[in-house]
Amino acid sequence: MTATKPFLRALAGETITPPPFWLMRQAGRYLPEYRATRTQAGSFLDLCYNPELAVEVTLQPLRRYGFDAAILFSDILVVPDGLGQGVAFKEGEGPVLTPIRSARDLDGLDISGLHDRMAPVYATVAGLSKAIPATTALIGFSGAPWTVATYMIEGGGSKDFSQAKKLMWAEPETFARLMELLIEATGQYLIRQIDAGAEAIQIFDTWAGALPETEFRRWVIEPARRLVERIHSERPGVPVIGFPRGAGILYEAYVTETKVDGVSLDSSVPLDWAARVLQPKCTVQGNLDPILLVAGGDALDAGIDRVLNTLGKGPFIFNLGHGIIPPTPPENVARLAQRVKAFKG
Ligand SMILES: Cc1c2[nH]c(c1CCC(=O)O)Cc1[nH]c(c(CCC(=O)O)c1C)Cc1[nH]c(c(CCC(=O)O)c1C)Cc1[nH]c(c(C)c1CCC(=O)O)C2
Repeated sequence: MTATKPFLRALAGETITPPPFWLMRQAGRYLPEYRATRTQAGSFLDLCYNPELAVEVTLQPLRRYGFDAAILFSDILVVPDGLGQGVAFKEGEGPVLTPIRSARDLDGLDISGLHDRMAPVYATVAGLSKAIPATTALIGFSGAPWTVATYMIEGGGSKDFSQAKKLMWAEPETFARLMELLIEATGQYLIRQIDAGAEAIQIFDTWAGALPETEFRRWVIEPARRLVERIHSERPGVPVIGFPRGAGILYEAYVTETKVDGVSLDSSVPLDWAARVLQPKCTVQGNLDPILLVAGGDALDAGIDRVLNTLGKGPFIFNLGHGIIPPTPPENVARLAQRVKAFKG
């Protein structure tokens, strides 16, 4: 079937003016209605596993800003939770996990309970596919194996990924076993999201830029290539967007070798280079600095225009270079929405 939703048409390679747009972390704490629903849900994970409330928070930013895509409300760390690693989100601290540091720790993880634990996530996708407007596309997502592995090994966020890298280099067999488990679990999880109604997939490799080239090729590009290949062969027609944040010039190899349909650019990627080198190979998405949405005013307008004018001449989806942060004034997001929709090419 030929895509009719602007977001899906852009991912199929069409140039659309004005471009479709959505924003990473479009649902979240910058919205008062999100904070209210979040309080009602209890913990953040309770919200992720409550289909009715997860559908509601997914829809909240669509009502305000008319985005062309809805992204499933969940988190990349539900996968380790579903594999049996304890995951908690502590207020003001972020995620806390029982670290995986050895082959024995890894023995405690198990894929067999994954889909039962993820059932509410699939129910959220199914609910959303009925609830979103007819021209809005539904994005399912996961973390990429490397990024999810960093949280699993470190036991939470990290500045230098020293534990994850130490395991990768000092215990390569254990690390490879963890990555294989994540590649398989992530593949199954994404296929289930598609079967529940997700029309496109985004794979978030937030910490891709922390790896040297050799390891980037092996643990960022290769797992993404396998996931894209699996989705394309098992569920043909469902496009995949990759987000190898911080990849620098390796963005080019990532695009060529993984065969992603779209690539999400972080804010450091030079726009002219992206237009010349990446855009002929696949649809590009991005890359406004999310802090411009906090700053607002003329700087915000100029930043939006630069992205539109440079990438808007080819297959393009407007987005940020990373997620919206909590101090963002909602009126600045409205200003962005208005400006993107007014773009005439
Ligand atoms: C690394 C990562 C995570 N989660 C995610 C990533 C990859 C993208 C990125 O780099 O931002 C992805 C993610 N997390 C969330 C979404 C929902 C969909 C959307 O984009 O609107 C998505 C796609 C909700 C969330 N995920 C989280 C929140 C805030 C939780 C709350 O309500 O208290 C939301 C709305 C929590 C989270 N989740 C994660 C961390 C480190 C934190 C704590 C930091 C923080 O609080 O912002 C892990």
